[in-house]
Amino acid sequence: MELKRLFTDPICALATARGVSAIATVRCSGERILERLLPLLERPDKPKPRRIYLTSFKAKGEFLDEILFVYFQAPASYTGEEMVELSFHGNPIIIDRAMEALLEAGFRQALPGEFTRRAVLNGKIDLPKAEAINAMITSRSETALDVARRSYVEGISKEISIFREEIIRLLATIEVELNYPDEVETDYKDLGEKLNDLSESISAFIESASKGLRIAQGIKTVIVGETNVGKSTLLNALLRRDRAIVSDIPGTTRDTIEEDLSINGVLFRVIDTAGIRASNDAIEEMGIQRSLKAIEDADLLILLSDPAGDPGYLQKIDLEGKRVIRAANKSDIRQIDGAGYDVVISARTGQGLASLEKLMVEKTVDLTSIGEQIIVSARQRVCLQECLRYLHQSLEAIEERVTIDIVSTLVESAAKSLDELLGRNLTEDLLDRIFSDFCVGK
Ligand SMILES: Nc1nc2c(c(=O)[nH]1)N(C=O)[C@@H](CNc1ccc(C(=O)N[C@@H](CCC(=O)O)C(=O)O)cc1)CN2
Ligand SMILES: Nc1nc2c(ncn2[C@@H]2O[C@H](COP(=O)(O)OP(=O)(O)OP(=O)(O)O)[C@@H](O)[C@H]2O)c(=O)[nH]1
Repeated sequence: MELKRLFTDPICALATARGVSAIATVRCSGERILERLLPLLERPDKPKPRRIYLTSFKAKGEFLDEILFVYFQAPASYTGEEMVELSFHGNPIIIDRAMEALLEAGFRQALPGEFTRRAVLNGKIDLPKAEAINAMITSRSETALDVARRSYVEGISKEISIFREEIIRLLATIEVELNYPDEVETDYKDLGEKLNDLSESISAFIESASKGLRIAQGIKTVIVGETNVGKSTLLNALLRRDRAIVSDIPGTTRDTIEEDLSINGVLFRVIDTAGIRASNDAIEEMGIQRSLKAIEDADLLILLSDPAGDPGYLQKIDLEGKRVIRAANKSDIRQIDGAGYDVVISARTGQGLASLEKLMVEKTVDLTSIGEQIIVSARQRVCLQECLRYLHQSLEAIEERVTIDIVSTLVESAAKSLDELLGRNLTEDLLDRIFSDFCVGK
């Protein structure tokens, strides 16, 4: 395989976070790397695989650090290549010198995700598993980590492969017709039914699996309201720090501000919007347009009002099918009649904030309960949606009695979308796109 030969040169990278730490581990991988490394070490001459050795690491022929050293013999390693791990004392200056010595010994700095990329190319793990590994590392909440861990342990490849096989089976029947047009009469009705069933299964899979993606990205929670009702103050209160500018000048927030907030292990992506009102200011108007867009995309809206104010504009927002929490603010300065509100708060004093957080979790439980299926990357969802689109197109083609060769091409494209998801037919371009998101050293 051409791709494989391109990627066997010696690479190295710091695998632990950069900074002062107890220990810092550098990983190396590639063909015959041991012979490059041994001259840098005091001992041993012939390390046994997967043993930990205490030894010295030399840079420019001089003692640099006392380290632990592990050798993995190919193909029994994470990447499937010969690998070595060197654990130094966690000082970035030591790591810089060590890396310099490794570069002199013929290694190059690994690209982001390059170790995992090699693991995929060497057949150690498949592409969805590589994405699950990255999701495990980057999960920003407990539930997101649960989703990632499930996809890591159970994987989605099996389920996707079953869909793919069904498509291939359909394709086979179509091809019989293509090859023997005179002998076989295509049963369009049967083909249509099968395609329809398959589309429905895939559609249901996308629906339920998309939950995982939403959990990972955070529940989009948009704070909406008139100017000056205290939206930015509420964002700061939820985050427990001063993120957004608060002032008594209406129209202070000009653009949407997004921050992560974890409540009971659930990740919310909280978005503070520009207050909505009629405005003559072009920039404020752009902010208001962004607010409206954020509202459209929201999973949850917190409609914040100051009961002393005029809720006029809020009434213009289309709340059809939206999860909404109506919150009345500024309870510290006036008596608020709770009727018509889900919660009464003071963003300034924090009064009622815990009830609001509880409501946020309750209103979105249906989004955060993890279903049977799992999915970890937007890429995977795009592939599934593409597959579905081709299946729908082939159904239309059948209804319009288009020639069978066109149906065949469409069904084949549906299968190819799943191949892309599974990482069969890997291209360098696809690998570049996926692994550029990874950490260096992973
Ligand atoms: N020090 C260290 N910790 C680590 C890793 C690592 O590479 N080094 N990992 C990685 O990032 C994770 C563990 N995952 C790993 C997965 C496979 C292999 C490995 O050597 N696989 C071989 C042997 C399998 C076996 O003995 O059962 C193989 O697949 O052939 C190593 C680590 C998390 N912690
Ligand atoms: N007393 C009291 N004042 C508050 C409370 N929340 C916000 N305020 C004040 O109300 C004013 C407006 O607050 P902001 O948080 O900037 O309001 P906003 O809704 O983000 O305003 P715009 O950016 O103009 O849309 C500021 O003077 C805040 O200090 C509250 O709970 N109690």
